[in-house]
Amino acid sequence: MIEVEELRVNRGGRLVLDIPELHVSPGRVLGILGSNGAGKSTLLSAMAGEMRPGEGEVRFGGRAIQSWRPPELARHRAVLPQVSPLGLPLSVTEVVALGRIPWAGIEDREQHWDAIAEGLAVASAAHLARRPYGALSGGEQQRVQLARVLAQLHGAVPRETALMLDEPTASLDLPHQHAILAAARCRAMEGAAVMLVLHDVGLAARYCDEVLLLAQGRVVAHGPAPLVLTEEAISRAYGMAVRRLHDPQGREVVFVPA
Ligand SMILES: Nc1ncnc2c1ncn2[C@@H]1O[C@H](COP(=O)(O)OP(=O)(O)OP(=O)(O)O)[C@@H](O)[C@H]1O
Repeated sequence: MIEVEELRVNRGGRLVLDIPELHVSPGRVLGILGSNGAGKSTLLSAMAGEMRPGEGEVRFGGRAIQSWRPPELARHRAVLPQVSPLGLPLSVTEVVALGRIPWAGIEDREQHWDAIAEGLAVASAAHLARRPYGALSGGEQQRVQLARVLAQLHGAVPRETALMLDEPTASLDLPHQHAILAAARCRAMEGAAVMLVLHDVGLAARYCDEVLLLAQGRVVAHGPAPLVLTEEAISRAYGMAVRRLHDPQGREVVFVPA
């Protein structure tokens, strides 16, 4: 679905990302983890085709991502940015409807409203539909942005889509963190390639099939989540000695300072 080769990104005259190779397959959830400034958002942006890297290539669905026409790309991959500033006095429904702009002229009225209703329901935001977006709390706004992103992919063939979420749980309470990540996993079960930038290592252990661990723009470890989320790799990536605690089944994992 998405392939990255020899990707290098320079920002402010500095190499901030150097990824020799990365593949994200349909139906898989990739967690991208690492310390502040490690290059996680830059990688997501490059994989989304939002920026042209200095060197290397990103292929989406077998084609160079830069060769996709923007509306066509937007019907296949949706991105939740880390911050979603909105300077317009829109209602929640209007914000979610922004996700349907790439479908203008293709969808009928029923599909349009189905997509919005489904996005709002999955993001637990249906009860907010008539509220002004600007009057919502940070976590409520985050869920509405998620609804917009989910609505954007409604109607696409799941195996041809990618869902890219940059810190989707950042302002969410505990139940909503799990609800949103479970929804992302559901999309993967339907066939989508899912990428999650996360800071919570425990959530990554629970919801991601694979983890890419970055430090200073370089790969510290990449592979199946249980193999990557080790004390040694986490300590190296974050520059802090940690100890791994887990439940008897080894499913729930938490890292604490050693
Ligand atoms: N426009 C820019 N000009 C110069 N440097 C930049 C620019 N944008 C990002 N950078 C630098 O690129 C590096 C990677 O940034 P990026 O936002 O990808 O990090 P991140 O891993 O997502 O961090 P965080 O966890 O804090 O969100 C950082 O060192 C950042 O300062």
